[in-house]
Amino acid sequence: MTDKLKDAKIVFVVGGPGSGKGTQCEKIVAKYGYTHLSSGDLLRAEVASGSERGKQLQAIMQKGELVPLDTVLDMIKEAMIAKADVSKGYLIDGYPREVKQGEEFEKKIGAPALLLYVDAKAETMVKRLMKRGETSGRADDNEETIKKRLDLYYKATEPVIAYYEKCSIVRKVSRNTERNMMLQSNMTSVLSLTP
Ligand SMILES: Nc1nc2c(ncn2[C@@H]2O[C@H](COP(=O)(O)OP(=O)(O)OP(=O)(O)O)[C@@H](O)[C@H]2O)c(=O)[nH]1
Ligand SMILES: O=c1ccn([C@@H]2O[C@H](COP(=O)(O)OP(=O)(O)O)[C@@H](O)[C@H]2O)c(=O)[nH]1
Ligand SMILES: [Mg+2]
Repeated sequence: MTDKLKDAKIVFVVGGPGSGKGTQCEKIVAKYGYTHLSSGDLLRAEVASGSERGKQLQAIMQKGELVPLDTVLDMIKEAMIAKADVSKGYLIDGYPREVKQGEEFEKKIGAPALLLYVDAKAETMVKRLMKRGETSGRADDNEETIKKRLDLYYKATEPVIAYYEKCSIVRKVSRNTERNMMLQSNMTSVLSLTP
């Protein structure tokens, strides 16, 4: 446990590729001033830096596989500490990807107060990612890698939701329709809930 992060309010944001995790996080930041940390964005920043480690990460991400657990956890922890003095709480977007990642996070940083589950149908996710791929420049927004990311999501990440349901901290936001009402009401109850 890190002292600086001892009382940090942590919200895990979990959902399939393209479910809208990043989009929902932006809304929460605008409304509640939480610090948004996307594990995928942190990894992409490392790739963009051109470092040796970045090159290794790029190869893994291009295939839609998971990078080593310690790498991403260290990056998240570092980014959290950098914001510790100004942060009201953290949205950890795209993490944990598997139950083991959640366990390690709890050991090294702390327990989440909530898990926000961004739910969307596979068909919706694929459609959105293919569209995003037209302009995103992301090496993994292509048909083949999207399929792998989806498979891995259902196999490794969905069990994370069941795992945290046991301690009743899961709140679901459905992104299968264009209605925003669900988001608003869910979000208010989610973020006003004390740990
Ligand atoms: N129509 C529609 N599109 C959305 C919605 N939410 C997100 N999108 C779009 O779907 C795409 C994926 O959204 P992101 O917020 O990037 O999804 P993500 O879950 O962060 O995806 P990854 O970064 O791949 O993990 C983007 O192009 C968004 O603009 C929504 O509620 N409705
Ligand atoms: O904790 C993480 C987060 C991301 N990734 C890698 O980064 C990619 C993109 O992740 P992001 O969350 O940006 O997108 P998603 O796959 O959810 O669409 C994934 O496919 C993985 O290769 C990873 O290995 N561990
Ligand atoms: Mg994202």
